[in-house]
Amino acid sequence: MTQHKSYIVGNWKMNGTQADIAILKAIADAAGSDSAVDVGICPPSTLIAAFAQAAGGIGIGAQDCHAKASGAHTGCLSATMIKEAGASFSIVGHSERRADQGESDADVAAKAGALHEAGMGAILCVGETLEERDSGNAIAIVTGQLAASLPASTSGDWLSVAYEPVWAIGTGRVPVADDIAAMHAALRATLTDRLGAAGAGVRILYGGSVNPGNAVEILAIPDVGGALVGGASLKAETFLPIIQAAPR
Ligand SMILES: O=C[C@H](O)COP(=O)(O)O
Repeated sequence: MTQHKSYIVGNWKMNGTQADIAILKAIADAAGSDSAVDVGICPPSTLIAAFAQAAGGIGIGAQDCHAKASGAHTGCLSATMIKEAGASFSIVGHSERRADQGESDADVAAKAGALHEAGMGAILCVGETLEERDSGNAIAIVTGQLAASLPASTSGDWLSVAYEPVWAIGTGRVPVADDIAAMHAALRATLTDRLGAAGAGVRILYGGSVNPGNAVEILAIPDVGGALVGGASLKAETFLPIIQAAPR
């Protein structure tokens, strides 16, 4: 496995207004020059441009993009549009979009491909529901989801994967370390199977109820290359300790 810097990314989901640029600035002041960790924040699209202006060393990303470059898709934004606004990457396939907007694995693959085409990074999310975990088939289900959500492109440097068990998101529940390690190992095998040597360089993040109290333990699990953080990324006082917990 190729070693990379840890990657800690905040997903603000549908939270944040112009007044919250002060939070980004506090995070950037404290962690923007931390050369040992890559830090990103994905604000709502309305804040991408303002956040990109104030980001310091923090990478600014979007939470989604459309697969097409332009056209009659009311309310949607293309990869080149979010790039022009200041995003250097985007989340795709978050379970909230898979559930709320009915996005399929094929939709996610097309969106990831559009980001790659636009010269941007992607954080591709996968994860099982509680029912799927309880069925005992979580690894087969999630690796299948990843295989079907990967675009045809074979280079890996633009891609990260986030393993987010749906039942761990916003619940305070986290899988035991052995289960996270087993899932990340299986996802790594899927990546190298599909991408060859490039698959070894893809960072696999964990997401789901990461907080200052559990970040050290989670980030020390084998092949956890970082974290995708929701609620705890909304305030500097909870996001900064997670950044500081990253192995270096
Ligand atoms: O994208 C982030 C995840 O959905 C995790 O959210 P959470 O940290 O609030 O559980």
